[in-house]
Amino acid sequence: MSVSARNVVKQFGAFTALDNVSLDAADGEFLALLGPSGSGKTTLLRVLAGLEFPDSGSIAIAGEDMAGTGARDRRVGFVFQHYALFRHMTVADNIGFGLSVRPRASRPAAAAIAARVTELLDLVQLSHLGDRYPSQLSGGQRQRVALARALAVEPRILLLDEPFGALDAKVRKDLRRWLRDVHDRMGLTSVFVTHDQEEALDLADRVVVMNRGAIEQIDTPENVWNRPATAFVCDFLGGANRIDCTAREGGIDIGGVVLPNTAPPIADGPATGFIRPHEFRIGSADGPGLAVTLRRLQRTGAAAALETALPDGSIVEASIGDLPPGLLPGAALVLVPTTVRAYPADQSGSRSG
Ligand SMILES: Nc1ncnc2c1ncn2[C@@H]1O[C@H](COP(=O)(O)OP(=O)(O)OP(=O)(O)O)[C@@H](O)[C@H]1O
Repeated sequence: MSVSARNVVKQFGAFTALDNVSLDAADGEFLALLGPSGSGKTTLLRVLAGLEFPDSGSIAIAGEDMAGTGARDRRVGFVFQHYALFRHMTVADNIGFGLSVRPRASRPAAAAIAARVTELLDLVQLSHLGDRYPSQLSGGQRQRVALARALAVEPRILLLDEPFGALDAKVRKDLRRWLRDVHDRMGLTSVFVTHDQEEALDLADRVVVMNRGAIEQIDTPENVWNRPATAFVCDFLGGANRIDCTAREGGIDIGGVVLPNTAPPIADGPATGFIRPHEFRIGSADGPGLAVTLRRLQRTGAAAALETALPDGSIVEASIGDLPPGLLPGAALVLVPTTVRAYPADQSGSRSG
């Protein structure tokens, strides 16, 4: 089922949490809402679910306007960061809960509920744990139960709010692959909130980058990464260094190195360049580039991680594959950028969150 938001505005008192937000998730699509804390991701998810109503604008599911339809009747499954499982119920009873509390007319027979629970336990790979209580499960297992419970009522849309936020990195990674697999196999339409860019880029068909209640870009993971539409997106993704530079005759001059701009073209003048750590090489001592002082060096990964400082003290992080041996903190280096995305200096905002 498709889901869409059209010009949605949501205010809490004088504060605008959603500022004219529009998006479409196509039937079967997996969207990730990505943005810093407070950017409006959860509010948008709650508006889609019918847990909040917009002040203006509209929500449609499968093309049908949802203005008069509350959360119960939207047939959306919701999974939160903190698994809201019932502690006094077994895993199986938790999963069957949504079906067993349906009005008598639409409630399946006990045997049908049990069969559905068995099917879902199997789907979330917890068949052997149906009789346990939530306190006897690991965090990852609990989130799988929460997902099974959300799926029990056969939702048309699955909404997930940082469902793996409280889990450690390895479990998180396994679970997100597994979630994507469940999404594909069941033909769901899913909207997933995260502030973790790696998670969003890894999981989603398209990523919705949010900032201060508005959408900065909706695009494929490849495009938000390689073709960020705004300075904010560029800054938020990829841990880029922000470096003052100058736009001149179609090129970008950074410390005497002139490169083509890989962001949309800008007018000549002062600019802010974004350069990711791996987009540097080491230049010759008296050649063009950024003259920096090495502050810290870590050689444990595939590439060496360098923390360096410009003469004004601002930090530049670089990741260099073939770093010469024998470098020590305090050494003078020249970093030569190999790629730059530059935006007009006055539009480059600051990193929030
Ligand atoms: N019920 C509410 N009353 C007042 N302000 C609210 C309410 N709910 C959210 N807000 C405010 O709206 C803004 C957006 O909140 P929201 O939870 O949507 O952000 P988020 O992007 O999901 O952040 P996080 O990643 O921290 O969960 C925040 O500034 C928050 O304080």
